[in-house]
Amino acid sequence: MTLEEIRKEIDQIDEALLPLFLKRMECAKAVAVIKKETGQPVLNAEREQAILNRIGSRAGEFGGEARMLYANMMDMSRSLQHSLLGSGQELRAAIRDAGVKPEKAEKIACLGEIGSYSHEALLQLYPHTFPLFYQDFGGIFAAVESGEADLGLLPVENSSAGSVGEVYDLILQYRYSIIAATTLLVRHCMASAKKVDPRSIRTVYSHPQALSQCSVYIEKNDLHALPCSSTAAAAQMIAQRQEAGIAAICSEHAAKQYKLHIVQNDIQNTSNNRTRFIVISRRLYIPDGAQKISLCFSLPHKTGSLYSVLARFAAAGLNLTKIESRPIAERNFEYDFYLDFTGNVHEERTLNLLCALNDELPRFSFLGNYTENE
Ligand SMILES: O=C(O)C(=O)C[C@]1(C(=O)O)C=C[C@@H](O)C=C1
Repeated sequence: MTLEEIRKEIDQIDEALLPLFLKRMECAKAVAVIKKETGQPVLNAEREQAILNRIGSRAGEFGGEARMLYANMMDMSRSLQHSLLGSGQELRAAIRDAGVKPEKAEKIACLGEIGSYSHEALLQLYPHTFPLFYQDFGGIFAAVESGEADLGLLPVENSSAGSVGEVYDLILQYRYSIIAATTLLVRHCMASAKKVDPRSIRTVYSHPQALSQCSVYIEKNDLHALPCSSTAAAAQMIAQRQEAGIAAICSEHAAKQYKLHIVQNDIQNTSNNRTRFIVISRRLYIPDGAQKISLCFSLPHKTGSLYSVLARFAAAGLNLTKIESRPIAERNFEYDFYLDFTGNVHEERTLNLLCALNDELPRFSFLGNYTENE
């Protein structure tokens, strides 16, 4: 057979498959009516397993592929049934009743001290707010929990260092709502107490993350690098000591705050050094024009279970922007998944998908739908 002839045959097969697929979806619709009348859940895992086993064993060398195809079809029929049955009433109500923004956002918890990058991100989002500073991420969540802070701001990811695992663990533990996000361009400078030639600096102090983000400059200039609890703490210490030959690696903002002189600007290894921050709240708020959705869930230890969830996003035309997996401490190699994707929950298809996943997946939480300053 020539290529054209084979393709012609493929077209004929596809034509023949389509009405059968549509007929199968109609059956799924009909089942939904019965499930509604009899109060049965959408998912019938036993029935699905029986179908997959039968198909898999009959498909010979393509057993795996056939199982995948049928598993996909059953995902689609479940999605259809969930939207017909209006699954996830509680989640629908929570989304419907969410406010647009907090009535009170006066005290916001963040990491470090005045002049820290978190402080800078906070000012970017809430210029007229009162920052409450904490020395660790757990303290920020605890402050939001106790009501000491109205909201909390946390770094979640850096373009060169990657995700902040500890923050994701806390997000999964507390499951507070995410109500905003922003990205800060992180530019480090070398700042000293007096205006000096950069070549006179022999020792630099900073947070280990900042030191590693400036490793090329440090090595090239043969500098002695010493760690500090934060970039702002380094700036404060340099201002207090007023010594020659030492400098802080910090933000321009921190240098100004502690009245230091910038001896060298932009010393980070990459010009595109960005950190992403989120804002957490105990209550759910969904601002107008929200374009980012976050959620988390865990998955049974089963072949293809993550694939099957991701296929549902693809079928709904949704674009995933982040996926993170974190081990569940009390279980052996079982994972919680955290997902970000572009979308708005007031879009019917998106809401239907969230409600379907809410019904089907263990430990599912919708975390929020918010705007993101890039
Ligand atoms: O048999 C059912 O209960 C159906 O809803 C149909 C179907 C399928 O597509 O085959 C869909 C969802 C269930 O989890 C099991 C099977």
